Amino acid sequence: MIWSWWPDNWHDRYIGNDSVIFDHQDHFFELVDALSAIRVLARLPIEEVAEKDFLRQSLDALMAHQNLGQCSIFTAEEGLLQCAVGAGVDTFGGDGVSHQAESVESMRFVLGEGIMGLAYQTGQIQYCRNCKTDPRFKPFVRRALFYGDGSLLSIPVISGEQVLGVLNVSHHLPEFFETWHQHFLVLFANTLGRLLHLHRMIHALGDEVAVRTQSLEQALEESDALRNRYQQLSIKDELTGLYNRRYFFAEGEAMLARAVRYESPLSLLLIDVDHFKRVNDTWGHTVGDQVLCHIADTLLSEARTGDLVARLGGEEFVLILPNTASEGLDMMANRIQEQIASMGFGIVDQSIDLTVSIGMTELGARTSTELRVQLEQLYHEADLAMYQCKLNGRNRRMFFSREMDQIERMPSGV
Ligand SMILES: Nc1nc2c(ncn2[C@@H]2O[C@H](COP(=O)(O)OP(=O)(O)OP(=O)(O)O)[C@@H](O)[C@H]2O)c(=O)[nH]1
Repeated sequence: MIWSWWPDNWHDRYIGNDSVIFDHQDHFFELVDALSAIRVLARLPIEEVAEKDFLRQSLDALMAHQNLGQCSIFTAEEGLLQCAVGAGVDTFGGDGVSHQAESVESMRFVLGEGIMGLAYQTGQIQYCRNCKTDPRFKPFVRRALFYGDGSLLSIPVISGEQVLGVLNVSHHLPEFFETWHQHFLVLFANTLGRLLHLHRMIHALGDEVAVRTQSLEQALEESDALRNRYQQLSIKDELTGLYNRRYFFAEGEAMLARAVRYESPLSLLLIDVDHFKRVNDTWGHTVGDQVLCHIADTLLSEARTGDLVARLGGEEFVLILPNTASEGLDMMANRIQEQIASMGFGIVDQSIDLTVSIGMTELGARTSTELRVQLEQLYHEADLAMYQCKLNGRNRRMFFSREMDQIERMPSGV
């Protein structure tokens, strides 16, 4: 579509039949200035500034290239024409009184009211040749704008069929404005209307993008939190917060690989609570759960950084201690036993006696077999040792020995 600044009926619409087409020769320099104002207007960085600043800069461009005296732009908001920006209006009228900028900013006109309201309502330029005698002119109550017998041009700021506001240009002399002023100002107001519309579209789009970006970020945060939660759930035991069986075997393999590579010692403890069924049977499952958490906390408090503490299920816990050989392992197991036995578990005014059986084994000189097999082997050995503890009366700790491999396993509850 070919777009033009000028509507088809521009001449009748804006100028009327009583006008005299401007004289190019008389106004050559003013015209050059006028075109400069439009060029500056067209180059304003509309993406970067707020609407008010854009309008202010537009008015500055107009004032800088035209000797117009007083200008303002009113925009339509909630059924009123409201002053968005004004330049020079506070000195207008020559009454010697300097009015505050606030009074300009607070000016409002009902749509259709006065010259400006008419320009807005009809979408056509309005020329008030003498504000004192023109019956259409409505003096502003505080006289900051359009005072005396000056002249006023109100030009609708249009984008397509929509009137966005009104550009007002006034002068203290009556009959001041010539036809070429009107041509130029209509062109300026039309350019302004297009840019204002564009500005609003760009910024509305920017706001929409900001809102969408924010909700997208929020959704991402939520899904991250959810993923973390599921990740935690997949590696942690929900009751005690210790690592679970799956993590134990995965991380245990990595610890084993490091120990094999650096030829450093590594030990494993398997801890089983003695007669835990009785706790449940006597105090109920909720207390049983609390006891399991209490034991988990005790194990964590005894473990060093780098140790792996996990709950394999039921009342069975496991620890992998890197850089620890049999002597250190025994000291650790002893500490755990003493801690659990001495503390017991307090409930109301009673204490539940707790003991544990601990099976122990170490990596020793083994270095070659497949890691998973090796970890399962270590676990198997500790389990056999722990079983021996149970056979031997519980509340004890034992190292794995080759002979244990020969003993046939009895059903639990021995
Ligand atoms: N409260 C609670 N009890 C559990 C949980 N997991 C397993 N148990 C119970 O733990 C008990 C384990 O009993 P057993 O395997 O017979 O072992 P025990 O009573 O500790 O006897 P020994 O190991 O031979 O000393 C069972 O009663 C299970 O129901 C749990 O998450 N919470």
